[in-house]
Amino acid sequence: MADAVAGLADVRIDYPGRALLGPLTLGVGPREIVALVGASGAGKSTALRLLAGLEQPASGAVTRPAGRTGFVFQSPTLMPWADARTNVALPLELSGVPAAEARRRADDALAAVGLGDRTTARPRQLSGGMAMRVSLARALSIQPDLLLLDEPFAALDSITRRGLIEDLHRLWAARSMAVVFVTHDVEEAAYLAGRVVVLSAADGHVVADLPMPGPLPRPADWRRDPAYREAVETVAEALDRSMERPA
Ligand SMILES: Nc1ncnc2c1ncn2[C@@H]1O[C@H](COP(=O)(O)OP(=O)(O)OP(=O)(O)O)[C@@H](O)[C@H]1O
Repeated sequence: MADAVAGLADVRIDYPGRALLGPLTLGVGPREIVALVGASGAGKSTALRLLAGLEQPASGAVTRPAGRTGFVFQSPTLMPWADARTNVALPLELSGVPAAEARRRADDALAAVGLGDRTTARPRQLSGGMAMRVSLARALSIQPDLLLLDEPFAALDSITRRGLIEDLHRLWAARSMAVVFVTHDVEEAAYLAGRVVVLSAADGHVVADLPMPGPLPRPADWRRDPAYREAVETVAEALDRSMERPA
């Protein structure tokens, strides 16, 4: 894990009333996009919280990025009373960025996610996809080295999801950041990521660590490419194996 931006080494988590999770070892290299998949309860969100420093392991070592970490949750978690610009700018201001600079960075981040003309819209005036774009802009506005996304598109329709994945690839390509993305969706994982890590349902250890073929961002028609279809099958098989309970 020498050149990893962030990582977990032999990490175990001891939640009350639950068998110990782990050991989990996961390194995230510079500019890597890693998808974490696994059954519900496998420990995917826990792995993100450990990488974000929001939780401490019972044992093992956590390497945090040298710079900032952005976090995008399943729900956009916007302040309903504030417009899109304020939703992005306020956390920056609270972290010490002067107000005018925070507004400028918020407008830049909103423009980068295609919402340059919606800066004064309130969350209730935005579609689900737009609200998620505001949430993405908020995470990107801090210029993270590591962007963590916990099933961010799960509540959206498939066309909106596909659009957001293309956006995420475009935003990633323009920046120097690593991405860790939690999803239940095998096709989404294989399309989005350069590497898919499958966690076991039983204790959250790594069942498979699979490099995904093809360039990132994906070329047009990649979803029909036999190499992609094969990668989806490989992830699906690993996910099936991840459900097996130890004898
Ligand atoms: N704060 C906590 N206290 C006790 N148990 C917890 C806590 N957080 C998570 N757990 C348990 O740890 C396990 C892993 O949870 P986690 O949320 O990381 O899984 P997940 O793979 O993200 O699941 P999902 O796909 O359903 O979001 C689950 O069994 C969960 O109930």
